[in-house]
Amino acid sequence: MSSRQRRFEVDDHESYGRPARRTRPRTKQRPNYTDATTAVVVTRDRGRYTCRVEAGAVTTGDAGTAADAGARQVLAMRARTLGRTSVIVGDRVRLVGDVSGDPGTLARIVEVEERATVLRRTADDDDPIERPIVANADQLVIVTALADPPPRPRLIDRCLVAAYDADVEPLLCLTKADLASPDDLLDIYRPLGVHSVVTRHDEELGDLVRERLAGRVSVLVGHSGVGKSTLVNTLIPDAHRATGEVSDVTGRGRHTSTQAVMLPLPFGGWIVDTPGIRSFGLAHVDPHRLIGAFGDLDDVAEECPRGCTHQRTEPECALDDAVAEGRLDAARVESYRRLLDSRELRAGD
Ligand SMILES: Nc1nc2c(ncn2[C@@H]2O[C@H](COP(=O)(O)OP(=O)(O)OP(=O)(O)O)[C@@H](O)[C@H]2O)c(=O)[nH]1
Ligand SMILES: [Zn+2]
Repeated sequence: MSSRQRRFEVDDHESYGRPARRTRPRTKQRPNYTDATTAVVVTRDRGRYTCRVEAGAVTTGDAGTAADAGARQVLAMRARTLGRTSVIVGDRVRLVGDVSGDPGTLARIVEVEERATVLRRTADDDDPIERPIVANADQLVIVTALADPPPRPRLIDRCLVAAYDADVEPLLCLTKADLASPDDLLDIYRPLGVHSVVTRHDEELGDLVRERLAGRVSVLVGHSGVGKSTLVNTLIPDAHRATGEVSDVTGRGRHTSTQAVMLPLPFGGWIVDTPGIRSFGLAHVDPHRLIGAFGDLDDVAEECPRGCTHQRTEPECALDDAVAEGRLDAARVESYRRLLDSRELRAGD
């Protein structure tokens, strides 16, 4: 399948095969899609989707509207009527069939709600196709160790660009603060106004971490060994994410799974752990869209000549005038330009 076709497959929200209004009497052989239970896709594995039905999720049908009693996980497959619509972690879906979640049962996903946001996976040398990985995320948590492994600002920049491009708010999570000071890194990201939290495993998690995560869908991204699993286990004590398993000969680690998993937080909201995702392909990022994430720069850029990319090499970029006139902070413009440049680096840099 060409990448063009695949883009169509993942982006097409028009062809959901939304169920038509019922025009004939319903029979057992012809289930009606309005008789469905709402759920969230929390993980997928070879064509099987684990969906979480919340306590109080509404099931509508001929018998009226009923609220479910307790949260449960329901295994489901895609209904054939979904056609080419993709289903990814974070999708809000409607289920029919056996939605009891009992062992051995399999429900069907008949509808996928339009996605508010889509984060896409790295397009790298091994996998040139960008695939959507998480739907409806509000926040991208860029987990970076302050030491062991050392921080890689260029990688952070790439993640920031991916977040701004997807309209997902970034949060810098600096771990292992017992090993090194966060000050230098915080200085680098302060001009961009990126929110940050600092953690260390030998101290209680600060309230700020929970505050930033509560009630939102946060996707964790970070290289192996930065302390993601440690963080998830602290936030969700019964998550039991494998920690500290140093890579085997394949370099991938014994417990490394490539599937994103969405976990409910005990204080509300969700964490999406993405073990296989380390960075993002940025080839698709449009510089004119990126500046939209920085309102003050965007306002000034209206004075730029048509087609200005706002890079350092642009001779008449209004951002330079604004800095010279003291209307914009030079460090902020410089940081924004560094982000622009990071689009041209390889995904693994
Ligand atoms: N010194 C120090 N070590 C930490 C901290 N947090 C985690 N570690 C250690 O760092 C190692 C890696 O932590 P993990 O939580 O497994 O890291 P991960 O990002 O989940 O790594 P993968 O599972 O490979 O993706 C483990 O040995 C942890 O004990 C911290 O705050 N300080
Ligand atoms: Zn410009």
